[in-house]
Amino acid sequence: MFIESFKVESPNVKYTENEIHSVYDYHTTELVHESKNGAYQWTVKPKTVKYEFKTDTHVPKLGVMLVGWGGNNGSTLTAGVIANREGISWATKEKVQQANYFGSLTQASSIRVGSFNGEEIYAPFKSLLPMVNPEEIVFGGWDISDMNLADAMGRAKVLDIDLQKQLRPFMEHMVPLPGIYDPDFIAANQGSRANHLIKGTKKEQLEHVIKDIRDFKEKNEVDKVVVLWTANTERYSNVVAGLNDTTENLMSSLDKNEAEISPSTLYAIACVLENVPFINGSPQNTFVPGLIELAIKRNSLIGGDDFKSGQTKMKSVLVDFLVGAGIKPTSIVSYNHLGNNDGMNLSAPQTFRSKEISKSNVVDDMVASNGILFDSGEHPDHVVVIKYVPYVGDSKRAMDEYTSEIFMGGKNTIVMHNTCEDSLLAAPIILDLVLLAELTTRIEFKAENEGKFHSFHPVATILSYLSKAPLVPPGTPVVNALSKQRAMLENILRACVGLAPENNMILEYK
Ligand SMILES: NC(=O)c1ccc[n+]([C@@H]2O[C@H](COP(=O)([O-])OP(=O)(O)OC[C@H]3O[C@@H](n4cnc5c(N)ncnc54)[C@H](O)[C@@H]3O)[C@@H](O)[C@H]2O)c1
Ligand SMILES: O=P([O-])([O-])O[C@@H]1[C@@H](O)[C@H](O)[C@@H](O)[C@H](O)[C@@H]1O
Repeated sequence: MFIESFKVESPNVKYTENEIHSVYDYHTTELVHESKNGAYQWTVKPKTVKYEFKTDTHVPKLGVMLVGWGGNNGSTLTAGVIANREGISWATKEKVQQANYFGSLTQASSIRVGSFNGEEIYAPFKSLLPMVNPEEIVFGGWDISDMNLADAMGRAKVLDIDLQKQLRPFMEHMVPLPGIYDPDFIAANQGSRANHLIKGTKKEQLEHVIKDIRDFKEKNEVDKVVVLWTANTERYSNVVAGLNDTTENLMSSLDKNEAEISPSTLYAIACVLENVPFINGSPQNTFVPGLIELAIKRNSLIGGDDFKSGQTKMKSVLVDFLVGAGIKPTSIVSYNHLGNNDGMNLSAPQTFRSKEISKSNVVDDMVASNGILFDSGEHPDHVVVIKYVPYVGDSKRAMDEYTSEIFMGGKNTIVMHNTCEDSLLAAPIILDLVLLAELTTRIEFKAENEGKFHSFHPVATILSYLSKAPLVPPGTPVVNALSKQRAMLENILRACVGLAPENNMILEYK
C-alpha cells in the first residue's frame, strides 16, 4: 500500500516549529587486529554510538544556477520543471503525455515505512524530510552560447515538438549569463558556439561570477543558491605542487593568471568563496586539492563528479549483483555512441580521457569487497569506448558485454543494449542533486562524544548515489555500488526522523 505522508511518533523525535530533532542509536562495529597465542586474529566488536540530528524545517526559496544552462541537460531540466509546474500535457504519436518527474529519486521513488495488517506500507522518498518543491525553484545560469532557453531546447532535440511549442513562451525570455570560456580545456569543435563570454583575467572572471551570483540572488529574491556544472566535460587539470596543490598556491596562481586553472575550477572557487554549494556533473577534476582545502576551510559544500545516469548506473548494479552472488566478472566492455553536443565534445581525446576515468573506476569497490573471487590488486578487464555518431543525437546507445567465471570453470556472458536518452535520464538526476544538496545544508548533527552540533563534511559524500565518481573527503572509502549508495542516503534521512535503517529483515513475518 502507498501512503502520501506520515509523522513519526517516538520519544526520540521532537517536531518543533522550526526543526525536527531526533536522537538516534547508530549501530556499528569496532575491529581489533591483535596477536593472540602467537597468531593474529580479527575481533569484531558491535558498538552503539548515540547521535542527535537537527533538521531546519524552513524550506528556502531556492535559486539554481546551472553552468551550461543552454545545453541539452540544462534546457531539458528547465523545460521539464516548467511543464510539471504548468501541468502541461502534449500529444505524442502514442497518447497524450502528462509531465512527470520519472527518474528522480526524490520526486518519483518511495521508501518503506513498515507493515500494516500484513501489507507493506510505502511513502514518497521526499516525505522523509521537508524539501524544496522543484516548481518553486528559480533557474538561471551561464553559457558560452548566447542562445535563449527556448531555442536551446529546440537545438537539443530532446523533447516532443508539441511540448516544445507550449513551453516556448515560458522559456524564450530566459537567456544565460555569459560564461568563462577557455578553448584549452574543451574540444576545439566547441569554438563555434562560444559567442557569449566573460572577458578578462582569470581573477576578473572569478569576480564576475561572484557578482553574477549576488545579482541573481538579489534580483530573484531567493534565500539560497545552488550552482551545478552541467557544461562541457573539460580535460583534466594538471595538479602541480606550487600551482593548485594547496589553497594558498591556488589563490596565488589565480593572482598570476595561471593558464592551468580551468573554467570549472574558477566557477567552483567563486561558489566556495560565496558559501554557495557547487556540484560537478562532469568527470573532470574541477576539485583540485587546493580547492578541496578551501571548501573544507570555509565549510562550503562541494560534490560530484559526473552524473551517474545510464550505462555506468547499470554497471554499478550489475557488478554489485555478480560479485554479491559470488560470480567473478572477468571482462567488462562498455561501448556507447551518441550524437549530441556532449558526444561531439567527447570526441576529442583529452576530454574523452576525463570521461574514461570516471566510467572505469566504478567497479573498484565491488571488486575489492570479495577476496574469494579476486586476489589483491586483481581486476576485471575493463574497456570504455565512446563514439560520436551525429544521427542518433541525444539518444545514446550503450552496448555492454559482461563475461564472468561461474561454477567449475564455467563462463557466463551478459550482453546488454541500453538506449539511454541522455538528457531525459540526466535532468532528474540534476534535480535530485540540487534538492539534496540544499537539504543537507539544513541538517546538523553530533555524536555523544562531540560537544556541539555541526554540518556534514563539506565534501558531500551523501550525493554519491547520483555520481559516477563520488567525491569523498581525503581518506574516506569510495562506494560505487548503487544499492549501498541509495541505502546510505535513505538511512541517513531516516535517522533524521528517528527511523531505523531499512534492513529488510521483516522479522515480524519470519
Ligand atoms: N546523461 C547525460 O547527459 C550525462 C551524464 C553524465 C555526465 N554528463 C555531463 O553533463 C555535461 C552536460 O551534458 P549535455 O548533454 O547537457 O552537454 P551540452 O554540450 O548539450 O551542454 C553543455 C553546455 O555547456 C556550455 N558550456 C561549455 N563550457 C562552458 C563554460 N565554461 N561555461 C558555461 N557554459 C559552458 C555549452 O555551450 C553547452 O551549452 C557534460 O559534461 C556531460 O559529460 C551528462
Ligand atoms: O552515465 P553514463 O551513461 O555511464 O555515461 C554517459 C556516457 O556514456 C556518454 O557517452 C556521455 O555522453 C554522457 O555524458 C554520460 O557520461
